[in-house]
Amino acid sequence: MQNLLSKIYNPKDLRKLPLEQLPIVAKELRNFIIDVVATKEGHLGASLGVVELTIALHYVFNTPNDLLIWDVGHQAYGHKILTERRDKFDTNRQFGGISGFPKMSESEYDAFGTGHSSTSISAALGMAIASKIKGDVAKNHIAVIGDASIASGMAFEGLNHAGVTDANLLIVLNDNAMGIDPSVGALKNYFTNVKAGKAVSKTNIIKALNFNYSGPVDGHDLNALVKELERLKNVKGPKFLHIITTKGKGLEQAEQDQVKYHAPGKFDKITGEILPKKNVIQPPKYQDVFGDTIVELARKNKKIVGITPAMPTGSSLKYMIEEFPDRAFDVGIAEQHAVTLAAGMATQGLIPFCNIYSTFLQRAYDQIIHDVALQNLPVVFCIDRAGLVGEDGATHHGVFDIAYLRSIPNMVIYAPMNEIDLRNILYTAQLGINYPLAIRYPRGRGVTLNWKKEFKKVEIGKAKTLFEGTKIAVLSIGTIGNAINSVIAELPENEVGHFNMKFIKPLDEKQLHSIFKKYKNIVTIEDGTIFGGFGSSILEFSSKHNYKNKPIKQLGIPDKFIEHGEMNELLNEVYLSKKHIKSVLLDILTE
Ligand SMILES: Cc1ncc(C[n+]2csc(CCOP(=O)(O)OP(=O)(O)O)c2C)c(N)n1
Ligand SMILES: CC(=O)[C@@H](O)[C@H](O)COP(=O)(O)O
Ligand SMILES: [Mg+2]
Repeated sequence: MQNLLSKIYNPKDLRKLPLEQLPIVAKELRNFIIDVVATKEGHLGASLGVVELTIALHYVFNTPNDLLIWDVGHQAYGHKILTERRDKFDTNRQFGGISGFPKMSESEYDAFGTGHSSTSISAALGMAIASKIKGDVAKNHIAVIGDASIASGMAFEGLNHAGVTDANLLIVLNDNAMGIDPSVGALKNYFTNVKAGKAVSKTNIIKALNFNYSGPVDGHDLNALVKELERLKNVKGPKFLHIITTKGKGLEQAEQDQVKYHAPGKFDKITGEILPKKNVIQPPKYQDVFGDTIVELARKNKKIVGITPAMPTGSSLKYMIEEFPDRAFDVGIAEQHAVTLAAGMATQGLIPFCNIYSTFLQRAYDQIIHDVALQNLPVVFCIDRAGLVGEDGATHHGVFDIAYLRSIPNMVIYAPMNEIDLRNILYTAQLGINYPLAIRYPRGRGVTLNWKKEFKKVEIGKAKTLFEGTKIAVLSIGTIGNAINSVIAELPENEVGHFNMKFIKPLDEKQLHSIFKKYKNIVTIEDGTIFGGFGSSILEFSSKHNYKNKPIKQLGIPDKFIEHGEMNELLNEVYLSKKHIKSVLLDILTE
């Protein structure tokens, strides 16, 4: 065992090694990633697939002076380990530890922060143009982008611009024919044909866009990669290198089951087997309540269609795709398209359930306003991963959706408190609505074992009194209401009332008037941003109706980006833990 990796603090050390030793570094780097991710969890398959590319890029280019951008960034573990973070890598994604994604504030080697896909080409082009303006003509600018991410509109906007510049830009397409799930779409078919060498020389899309195209190159062949990158380093203008890799390379199970090993959780580093979870019956994941219920409803209602932008497994829309392949669509990483596609379907009388993670829906904001809400189209937005999401951190927390949706006219916004609420609102949506409806629910599991009850229609805009009290009215929305219930159970009896407002918009004004007339103190609690969120809507209500001397205390996500960590650590950090909620309520009771 040579143990070369331990001698590499940063790429300067790597560059001192002879080319023949790089495969040894690759082996050690791969083992290092497997060792740590096996116990600390995280994104595995993507990083294993780019081990050789990572080494070759840092070997050939003069990072950090040359600027290297990792699209999405979930494949950058090898990059982090080779760039001064090997000793910290066991803190990856943990509270207070390094981020699971590249982050400018973390390292000078992270030229641009990523997490959401398809930004790398625009960012690298921006840097390349800046270098030209500054007269730094020798600087290289490299974007590494996956085959699923390059199919996104934003990546194409970057290609379209780059092709008419003389920017010193290298785009490396890491083609493994996979996103999280298998890649989809005509572009995927095109790349498959390129790889098979089928009649593409005359019609190469990338060449047609004015790039100096090379490839496909075996992305696990270090000699070939280094040779080609050395050549491209001396080619001026926009360049495009197409490499072929295997997601999960080097761990048999990860190569075989690439979807599961995208982010497998804990696994045995020797056998590669995913460690079994405790054998206890648990409530379902909210994503599965959605996935299961939409299939149940679609069996009876032929107007239902489902849409996911590249998250069929994560959203559980895959159940509908499996049973109704003609009515459920994975459209690739294309949130904007997904929303306007849903709008188009809605104009023709279909009932589209457009399932997008809260954080990724941010990308389709104009489509929500301009294509859906302005035309008052009945699109059902199923907004998964709403609220804090844990270890993915600041790029992925779904904490803005309440604030960014609440200001849009026509929009109805609902947050189920449990699985049964989620089922019932999905049922209600397909009975027929004449407005856009947003349903937001969190990552992870619910609270109910016996959740497949008979459907009940939800009354739009109606809150639910969970229990009355005498001194404080707690107004909550969504699943955080369950934690609040258990906190109130520990407080003096009958003093704190709890109202599950259910609808962020429209508010149940009748219920609010009766609450404001009865209670002296109001506390709002939500898992979204305090600024512009649900609590703000209660303040607006209070101000509009001139309720005086009613202190309203708002609990929610403060005005800062929340980093990564376990959910309980993050809830503590934002003062939304049960302990903190209890102390806020006790303080008011003892005032
Ligand atoms: C805008 C956006 N939508 C969805 C995602 C979720 N997501 C993360 S990785 C990924 C697949 C990326 O595939 P590819 O670019 O081919 O990289 P690979 O994992 O194959 O290396 C998806 C859909 C995201 N990060 N950003
Ligand atoms: C990198 C990325 O964006 C996804 O892999 C994301 O981490 C998935 O999140 P979930 O684990 O919540 O599905
Ligand atoms: Mg891919």
